Parts: sequence; structure tokens; C-alpha cells
Amino acid sequence: MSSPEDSSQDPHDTTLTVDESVTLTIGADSLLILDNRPAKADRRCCGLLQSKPETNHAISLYNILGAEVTASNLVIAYAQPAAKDDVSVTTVQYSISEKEKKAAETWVQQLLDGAYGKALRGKRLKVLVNPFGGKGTAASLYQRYAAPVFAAAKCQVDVQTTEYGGHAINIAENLDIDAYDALVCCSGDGLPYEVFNGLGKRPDARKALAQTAVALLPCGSGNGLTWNAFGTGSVSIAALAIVKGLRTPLDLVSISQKDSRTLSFLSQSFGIVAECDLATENLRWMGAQRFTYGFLVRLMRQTIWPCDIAIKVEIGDKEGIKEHYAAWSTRPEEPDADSKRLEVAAESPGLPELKYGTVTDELPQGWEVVPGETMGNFYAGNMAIMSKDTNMFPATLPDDGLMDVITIDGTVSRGTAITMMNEIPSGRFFDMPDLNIRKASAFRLVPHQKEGYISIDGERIPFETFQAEVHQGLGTILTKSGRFYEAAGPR
Ligand SMILES: Nc1ncnc2c1ncn2[C@@H]1O[C@H](COP(=O)(O)OP(=O)(O)OP(=O)(O)O)[C@@H](O)[C@H]1O
Repeated sequence: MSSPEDSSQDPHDTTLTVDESVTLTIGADSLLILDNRPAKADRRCCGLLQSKPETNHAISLYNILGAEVTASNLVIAYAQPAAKDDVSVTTVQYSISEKEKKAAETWVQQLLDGAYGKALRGKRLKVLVNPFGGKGTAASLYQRYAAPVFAAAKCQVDVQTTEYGGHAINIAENLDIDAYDALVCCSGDGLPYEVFNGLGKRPDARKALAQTAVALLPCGSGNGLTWNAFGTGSVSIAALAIVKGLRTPLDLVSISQKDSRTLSFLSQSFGIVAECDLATENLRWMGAQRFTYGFLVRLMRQTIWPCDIAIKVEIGDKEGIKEHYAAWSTRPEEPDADSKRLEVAAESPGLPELKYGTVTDELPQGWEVVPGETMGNFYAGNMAIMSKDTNMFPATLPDDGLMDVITIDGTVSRGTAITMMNEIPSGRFFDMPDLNIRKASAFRLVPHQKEGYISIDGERIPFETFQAEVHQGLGTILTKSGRFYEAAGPR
């Protein structure tokens, strides 16, 4: 423990005493502040003696955004839990003498090491704001809830408003990838979809996708990327998670149709889910409720969406999928995995070849043909949570090179369909007998009808044959823990 008289700090000493009798101790998970200063007798307001403010408290290290020694103060900025789903930036400040400065500087480094762990400090962020995302409030949400968090964490921020549909594709395609650590979208999942595709269009696509992490400040209706990466729908909590975020590889899926090839990061759907997503655009004002409303309306009609489906199945049974999830989630962390991935991407920077060709090629050998005459719901997921409380694919993993493919027959009773929908938040949905689920590396879907909806990450693509193929760990996102949100896994 150091005294105020000490002029230097033992780099392993976790306690610093400042301002005569304030002790600051860095614990395993939190910073403890014990303020033993007497209340100032002259702190009077309107003739009343003010009580000493409550300053003895613990601040979670995760919430510490920044700390610095200025000319005569030690200043610590942190995210303080505010309303139920928010944090706000707060600072504490203690005066320090010239003699105490050196010790304080050493202690600050120790505090920041504990507060940031393996996360990069002072990230350089390119922020894209979609003025029309969700309910059209992305710009004000950013200013009010995210900007102060980034500023307190000393992130370098470059904000750009998207000016037209597809603008984020152009921005990502032409981005100076060495100038930024992450591309942060202030929108729904539509902008990250464009960003992944913009990075994917570059001649150095693989390098750009490995180098540039993508993150989402949740300003849309679904916000799947934020839920999976950070487990929140709050802009301020997501901003804190971006500041503390760890680079995490993410499988991306190539979608080919005729001669086009695009990338998907979240999901591909055909049938009831695609319609709920795409045919309810006029109900944006309802927020996420529009998906549930769309589902119930379509369910009452009990529609089927006939198609041919062939799947390159890797794990075909639920127990096998759970075992795979458990084994993958508990595997030891490979040291230097991120730098090795960056090296590989720099050596062969182009987009990976398609292993299974495109829809114009013969169906590859060994794919399982799934009956689709009475298809009700075809839904493939690359992430677990599609929107708040919609843990649709609990066994997905960020970079196992597999996507989870769900099929539900359109002839199941309405009662069963409603029970299935109600059991999604609890996770019991996964084990219901009418839910077929496979882990796959590729699939092809041929619609029989002339018109309908196919949704890729919530974006509409032409209603015609498409093929999907996973590329293991091709993209990069920021997550809180290097994995998807902990609560999402299968029960
Ligand atoms: N200035 C703009 N004018 C018109 N369209 C825009 C503009 N900027 C972005 N877009 C379009 O907005 C769409 C993306 O919106 P966003 O990212 O908010 O996702 P979303 O999928 O609409 O969100 P959600 O469905 O979750 O509410 C993209 O299609 C994009 O091209």
C-alpha cells in the first residue's frame, strides 16, 4: 500500500491513496473507492449543512472507460448503470500533488490493464448512421447514448450518415481498412449486411473482412447482431460493449443466385418467417412486434410454400448438435489465433472460392434431399438470436463453419405452431418433435411458386433458386466474451 508521501508506485501495488484519505483499490473485478475525507463543514447551500456525498463504492472494472492523470487531478470515467437498460458516463476526480503524480500514473496503467483485458483500447471507429433505420431515430440515439461512451473511452470516431440505400456498401468497399479498427452501424441489421457485402466486394475482401470488425448499435427493429454479440437491445450498453469488445471471427455464408453472389451474416428464410419479415415493412411503427403480428396473421391462413431442398448435412440429430455445441464452446483458446487468421487472410486476400459451385451447377453428390411439398418454414441461421427474445438457433456458434437449418412442415396444427412460437424464448422450442434441425455447410432451395419472399438477413432477394455455402470465420465482429451471448446456448 502506498502513502501520499510516496513518489513512486510499485507496479504491482493495487492500492493508491490520493487526496489525503481516499483509497482506490483495484480488485479482481472491481475498483473499490473508500473515501475517508471528512465532510466539509463549509459545504452549505441555502443555509443548510450538506451531508457528505456517498462516495464509498465499487465500480465494475468492465464499466471503467478511461482514467488519466492531469495537471493536478486523477480522473476516472466510468459507465454508471442508469435507468433499467442504460448506462451513463460519470466521472470521479481527486486532486493529486506533484509528488503523487508518478505513482498515480503507474496505478492508472494497472487500472486500465484490468479494465480492458484483451480488448483494444481507444478503438478507431467508423460510425455509419442510417437516418431511416428502425423508427428513424438512429441519429439522436447515437448522440445521446453512444457518443458520450466513445468519448469517455477516448475512441477516435468518424461519423458518417448514409445518404441512400446501398451507401454503406460503397463506404465499406472503399474504406481505408488500415485507418479503422471497427465499422459501427447505427441502424438495424440491414446496414451490417451492406457493410459485410461492401467489404466482400473488394479485391482484398478476405483481408478486409478479417481486419475490420463490424458492430451494431441497436437502432432497428430486430438488431440480431447486437443481441448475439452483446446480449442487449440498449444503445448505451452496446456502446460500452463495443469499447470493451473482443475481436471474434464469424462464419459468413455465400448466397448465389443465377450469376450473383452475396454474403449473409445472420439468416436465410423462405416461407412464413421471410413473409413476416418482408411483408410487414408497412408496420415499422410497431417495432419488433411487427414480426409476431405478421406470424399470427399468416398462421391463421395456414399457408404452405412448396419447394425442393437439398442440404449438405454435417450433423443431423439434436443430441449430436448439443454435443458439438458443448465441445466447441469449451475448447481451449488457441493463443495468437487472431494474428494467424490475419496472416492467412493477407496471404490470399481474395474472397474464398465456392466449394460447391453455384445454382447453375449439378447438385453435388451426398446432399440430403428434404421433402418440401408442404414446407411451412425454412429457416437457416448463422447466429442464435434474431431479435429480442427470439433465440431461434440456440446451437449456433460464431466460427464452427456450420449453419443451423430448421424446417417445419406447413401442415402442423395452428395450436402446435403457436406453442412452438411461445417456446422460442424458453429454448424448449429446440426439442419439440415437429422442429427438424440440422447443422449444415451448404444447401440449395428451389421455390415451386412464381411469387413469394426470400429473406437474407432481413433483405429481400429475387424469388428464385438460391444456394448457400458457409465460409468458416471469414468475417469479424466484436463480442463481449469472444462468443455469442452466453444465455443463447441450447438447454
Ligand atoms: N439515407 C438513406 N435513404 C434510404 N435508405 C437508406 C438510407 N441509408 C440506408 N438506407 C437503407 O436502409 C436499409 C437498412 O436499414 P437498417 O440497417 O436500419 O436495417 P433494417 O433491416 O431496415 O432494420 P430493421 O428491419 O431491423 O428495422 C438498407 O436497405 C439501406 O440501404
